[in-house]
Amino acid sequence: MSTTVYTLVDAVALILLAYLIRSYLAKRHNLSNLPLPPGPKPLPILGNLRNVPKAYPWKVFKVWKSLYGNDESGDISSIRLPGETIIIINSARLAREVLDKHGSIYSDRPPFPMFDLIGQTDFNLPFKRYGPEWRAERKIAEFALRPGALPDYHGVLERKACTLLTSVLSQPLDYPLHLRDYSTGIILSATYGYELQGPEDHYVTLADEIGRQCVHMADHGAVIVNSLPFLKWLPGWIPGMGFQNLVRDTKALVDEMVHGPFDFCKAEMARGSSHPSIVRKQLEEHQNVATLDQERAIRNAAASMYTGTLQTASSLWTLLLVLVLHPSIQKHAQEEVDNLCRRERLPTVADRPNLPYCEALCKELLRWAPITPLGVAHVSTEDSIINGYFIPKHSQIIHDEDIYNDGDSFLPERFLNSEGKLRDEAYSSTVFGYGRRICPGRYLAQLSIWLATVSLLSCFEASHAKDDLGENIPVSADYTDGLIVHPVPFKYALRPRGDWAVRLIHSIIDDERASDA
Ligand code: HEM
Repeated sequence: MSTTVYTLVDAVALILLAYLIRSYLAKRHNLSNLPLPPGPKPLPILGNLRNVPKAYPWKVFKVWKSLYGNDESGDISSIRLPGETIIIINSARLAREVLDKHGSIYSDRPPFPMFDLIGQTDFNLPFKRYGPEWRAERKIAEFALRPGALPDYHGVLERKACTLLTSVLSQPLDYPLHLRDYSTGIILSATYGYELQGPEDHYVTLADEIGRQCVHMADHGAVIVNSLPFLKWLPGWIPGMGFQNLVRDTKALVDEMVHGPFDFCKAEMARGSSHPSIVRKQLEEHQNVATLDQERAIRNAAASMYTGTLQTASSLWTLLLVLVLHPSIQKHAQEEVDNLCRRERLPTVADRPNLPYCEALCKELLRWAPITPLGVAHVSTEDSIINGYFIPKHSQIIHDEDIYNDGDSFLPERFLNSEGKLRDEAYSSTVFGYGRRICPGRYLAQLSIWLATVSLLSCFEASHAKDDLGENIPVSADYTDGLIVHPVPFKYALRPRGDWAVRLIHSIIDDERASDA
């Protein structure tokens, strides 16, 4: 009797399995009968290897949009490389439709073998594969950086904005370095309760050094590991594998980045002298029950925030470029700040709703010169269809868009209505990415950029540097290439707007000294 039942159950299970396999294959067959999105003609085996842009890929993708575009399908193109398909979505509307609404299948990341080598993919959220570890760490970052948590950081932001002004006053030509200190200083203080130990702080230069080492590694051939991942197992003494030594050094720096400030925070907590911070709050919440996994998740989420500082500094570098190139925009923004603060005080976070032109200027900064022009690729975890095209599982989906009329012009007004108020629209641009992977630091980033912008505008005047004949030195408005870009260094002048501005900045220094005493 029981044998009959088993046989029956086995038979039903087999039929069910056969049915599932058949419908999977049929689905796959039906889907893969659809064409891939249009794109340059691939060669056998090599695919579109020769079409992959070597520099500034987003410029090439714009050309493809016009080449392969007809109506709806102009929003999407593709290239095929050995073993992978890359889908380029050229419209913000379609990117939102796909990546925001179907996050369950478009939220993985591609492998980053070179980053594996130096331990970046172990901890750094933007490069982590979609899965439980990413989810746990993302939850911590999202919670710490949600809009409701921002007031916790207002004090830090306003202090760092004052430091930025005093630094620019004393060394205006080191503006890019001051931006780096401003953005990293905010994150280190908010995340770990760590205060920079003067200029050239160890943890600020550490982040810089890692960036430099990565470029160095790429120059020494480590990027080849992205195409031939097995090379990472070969020892450094084999000819051509010399980059392994650089890898070892960079990995040590990355380890320090992940553990150094975290251990600092824990040590301060143990001494009872820690400042309020994201890490302290998280550790306190898990006190007594923090497992090693939880502690690791907190450490990784915190280190991911630490690495998110470059972008903020880059936007503020664009600010200087824009102010030099567009004196009328600078004047308009300064008038708005002066009307509110009467040249008697510095703007504070509380002033944000009352400075709409400055807010629009900051939105335009992010739109006009996106810091991560192609974002970070999302990877599909299932076969799917977009706009009637087949998107194979494991495709890399990148996004490049231009949703604005006259997109090359710098026009803060595009974000304002006819009454000069901010237009009521969701965050206009897509600079912060999409769906489940959208940048969790976006609210803090926008507030940091806004506060630095209004503080600088209230006290300084930016203009062209002059040559020996008193003529303006031209500014090119070129950008570097890469995952995160910034303006190519240019000559500028940055002066206090008058004696009153110098007095205002000195009065902050005096206030700070008095509160320290
Ligand atoms: C102007 C400044 C910034 C820009 C333009 C920016 C942009 C981006 C973009 C495009 C992504 C990828 C989104 C996607 O895959 O769809 C991202 C991810 C991320 N950003 Fe930002 N970011 C900025 C500042 C920050 C700051 C200040 C922090 C931390 C405090 C931060 C933390 C992160 C993290 C942790 C991720 C990874 C998210 C994930 O993969 O789940 N970012 N950011």
